[in-house]
Amino acid sequence: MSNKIIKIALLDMYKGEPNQGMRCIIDVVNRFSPVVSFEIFDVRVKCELPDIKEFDIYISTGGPGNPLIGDGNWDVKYYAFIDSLHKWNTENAIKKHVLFICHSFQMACLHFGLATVTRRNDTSFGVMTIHKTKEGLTDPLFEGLADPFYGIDSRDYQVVQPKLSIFSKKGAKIISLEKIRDNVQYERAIMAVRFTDYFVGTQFHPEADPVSFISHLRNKQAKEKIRNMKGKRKFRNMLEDLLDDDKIYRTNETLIPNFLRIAINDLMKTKRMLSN
Ligand SMILES: NC(=O)CC[C@H](N)C(=O)O
Repeated sequence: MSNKIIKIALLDMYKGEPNQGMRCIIDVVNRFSPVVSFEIFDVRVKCELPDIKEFDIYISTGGPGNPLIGDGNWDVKYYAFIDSLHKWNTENAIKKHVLFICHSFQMACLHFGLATVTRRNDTSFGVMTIHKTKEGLTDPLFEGLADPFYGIDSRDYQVVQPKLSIFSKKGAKIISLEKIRDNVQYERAIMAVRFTDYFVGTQFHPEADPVSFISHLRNKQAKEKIRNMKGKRKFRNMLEDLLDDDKIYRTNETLIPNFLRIAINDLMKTKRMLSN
């Protein structure tokens, strides 16, 4: 076991399926390697979860399938674990910081009773514009990102119909929304939530980098599916978006690094205070 000061647990929710998420998250986390170490927990296949006392920061990944359904084993343990992290933060000075991505974000919204999760009419996949809400404009998670900013989306489900009274009761905030869609019959889905000062989540993939996206499209079937869905012109525009410095590169360089920097600063400050 490494004795670096800050320990990160990566909660792998990919169910053993091939994905780009893990490599990208590890790549971002490694940028902080002088001060952090990490360990991976396979939640959905091996039902692994960390010892809460051992880790300071938790990144819970995206994953396949319906977020409303688990197997009655890993999902029950996962939710109980989220509850214990939440409880820990109400009782202890040194806080646990959690980032929920995509599948985990949907599960967290459900678990905290903040909104409904429904299946979309079609898959959302590609470079999307993400709009900050008023609360999002000042949220430190998005510092350094424009409004709108860009994110990689890859999902069949959506978080909608926020229960605003529960948001205000819990002090949670919607910090970003989907773009306004051409077809007004669709409501805008929630793209990020600040659950508490220490728990935050995004529907999109802030870890994604252009290489991961292109690797995904090397699979002929995946490429054809997306091209047919979007049409040739939109598909080409999306590939061009990938090359812009201020789109996916910017989000990759900004959002998770913000989350980690905020968490690390907070942890170092409290740990120092308590050791004095
Ligand atoms: N990339 C993801 O984590 C996808 C989340 C979820 N399985 C969905 O399809 O909406």
